[in-house]
Amino acid sequence: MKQQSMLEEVKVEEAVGMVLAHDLTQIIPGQFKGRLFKKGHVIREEDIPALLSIGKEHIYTIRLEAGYLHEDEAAFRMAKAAQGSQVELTDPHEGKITLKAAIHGLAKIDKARIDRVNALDQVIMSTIKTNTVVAPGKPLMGTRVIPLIMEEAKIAAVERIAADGDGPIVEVKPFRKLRAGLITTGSEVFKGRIQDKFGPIVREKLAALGSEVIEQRMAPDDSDTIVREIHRFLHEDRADLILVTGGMSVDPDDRTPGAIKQAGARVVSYGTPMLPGSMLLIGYLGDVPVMGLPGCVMHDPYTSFDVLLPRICAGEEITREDIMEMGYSGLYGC
Ligand SMILES: Nc1nc2c(c(=O)[nH]1)N[C@H]1C(S)=C(S)[C@@H](COP(=O)(O)OP(=O)(O)OC[C@H]3O[C@@H](n4cnc5c(N)ncnc54)[C@H](O)[C@@H]3O)O[C@H]1N2
Ligand code: MOO
Repeated sequence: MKQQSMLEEVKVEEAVGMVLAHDLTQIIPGQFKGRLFKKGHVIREEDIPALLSIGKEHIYTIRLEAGYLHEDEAAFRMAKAAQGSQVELTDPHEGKITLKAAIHGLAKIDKARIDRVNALDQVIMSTIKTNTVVAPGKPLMGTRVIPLIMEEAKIAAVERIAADGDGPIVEVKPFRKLRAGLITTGSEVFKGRIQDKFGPIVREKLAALGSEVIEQRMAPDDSDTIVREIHRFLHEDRADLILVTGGMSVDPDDRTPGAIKQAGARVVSYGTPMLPGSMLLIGYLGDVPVMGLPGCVMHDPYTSFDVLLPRICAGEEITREDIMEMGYSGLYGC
């Protein structure tokens, strides 16, 4: 097998661009004792005076043979291969680069390709979960190689995997500003027996993603009224999203799922394998999403609505498969 590198004694003036083979310590009596340069450091022109000042006229370096990369360069090539839109890279540090969100948006991370890269051994892509809402600066992925000197062939393999898919491995999708129509059902709210608690919460959740509730309309537990309000939001207000709250379970007065179907929606799923939020309905009227929101959205901080809303705001269409996949790791409470 070809030797990956060799230890070489070189004059410091000739060491620029070479890789330091071990840590170098500086001692200034009474003031400082510690590492001046770390093993693996690539020596720069400006390091020469500092090296000479600690009495080093010669140092051991590792010469990179053709076909081998320093850990920083290897990590950089991996990070570049994974980087999609609205993703920024940090500088390499100890062979690690972090990919960070450039905007507030929805992180999209391709698990299948991440798994293929991590199966290569000695190269690492460590990520957060796909479909996470991220703020600017939020770390999305760390890339690192394990040895100080890395075979280039392995990094080329990472690059081939990264190119073998639809779109990048990591990107952040921006949120669109959706105009949502909100219909609150429940005769107890409609008749003023209790005060509405759904409106403020739904408004807040939409606002947090840059969207808005254009109007909230109250409806009694009456299918025809709910259908009429859905059609008004769809045809008159041209809402981008229609949300119907309450009446989602099994009581005789729970009219919402029936009314959404009666309005002509193609129901993707009534019932979501996540707790809380299992009674949520999602469907489409043309390309306008319509959702039935169960009572728990009012009082539980994280439900199936919080999983699906960011994806809808990022312009994604929710499929039956998306719903199915929410069950695994979807148990939060209830
Ligand atoms: N036998 C079953 N019972 C329940 C089931 C089930 O599968 N089988 N599912 C439970 C789950 S999970 C949830 S979540 C709730 C779903 O509730 P609904 O969406 O049907 O909500 P409502 O019955 O309309 O109301 C529940 C509760 O909340 C009050 N409410 C409703 N809207 C408002 C509002 N806008 N402001 C303030 N308060 C509101 C309402 O008065 C009720 O007290 O069902 C479980 N049960
Ligand atoms: O839908 Mo309940 O929607 O699981 O708390």
